[in-house]
Amino acid sequence: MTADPIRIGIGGPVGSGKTRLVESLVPLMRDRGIDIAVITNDLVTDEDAQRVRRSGLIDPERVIAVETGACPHTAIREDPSVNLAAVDRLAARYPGLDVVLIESGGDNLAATFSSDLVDFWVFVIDTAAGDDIPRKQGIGLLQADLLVVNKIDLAPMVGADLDLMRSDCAVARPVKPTLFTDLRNQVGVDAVVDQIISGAMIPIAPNSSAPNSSAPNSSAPIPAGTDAVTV
Ligand SMILES: Nc1nc2c(ncn2[C@@H]2O[C@H](COP(=O)(O)OP(=O)(O)OP(=O)(O)O)[C@@H](O)[C@H]2O)c(=O)[nH]1
Repeated sequence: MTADPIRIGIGGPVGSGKTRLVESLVPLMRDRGIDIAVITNDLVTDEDAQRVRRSGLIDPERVIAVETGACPHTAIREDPSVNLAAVDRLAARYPGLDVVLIESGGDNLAATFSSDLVDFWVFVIDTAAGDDIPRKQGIGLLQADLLVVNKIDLAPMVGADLDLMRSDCAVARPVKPTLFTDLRNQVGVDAVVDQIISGAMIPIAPNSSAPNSSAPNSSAPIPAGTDAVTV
């Protein structure tokens, strides 16, 4: 549909739910007629890419792994060239590609994406890491186009005060949106899709209910670590 795919970054601290968000977005965006591919960044493995490939949610060949080495944010901020090359490979391989989701390796609250790499980016934190995170106002939380506060199902178990998190997010991000999710049970994901589509201005085909070619081919073998590139 688009000439160049729109690039959506997904960053945030280790274990906050970035890969789970990718796994949630892929089928929902595809159901809206969006032709989609995924790039994952991991330190020294292609673990997240293999997980997304194995999920059965997307043609495994549409998932490229970038191994970033020591520092995850180098590959998404200082020198995103390897990720940009991966986007180019996907765009050449799939001429109708609309969107590439680029998942960062798990990092800290200061992680941000270069505007050379992404058109729109999402920062994912989770309630289990502490309800004071929004009050601490890390740069990723402040600057992301969309903040997702995940694992709201765990809030009662860890004593996290969701109302406090909501009000602290509103102070930290008076204009930019914040959404609360339980990705384990797919709570709040539709709102995230809506926000990404409108915020990143992703064009939607009028008749977009039918799955498109980014759907998995169940007969396709899962490539064993192919397409892994290293920064
Ligand atoms: N209870 C609960 N668990 C969740 C939720 N979202 C993700 N998880 C779990 O949290 C763990 C980490 O999720 P991931 O999606 O792997 O997190 P990540 O941010 O990609 O992690 P790294 O890639 O290691 O930085 C997994 O065991 C998920 O199943 C949620 O909303 N609720």
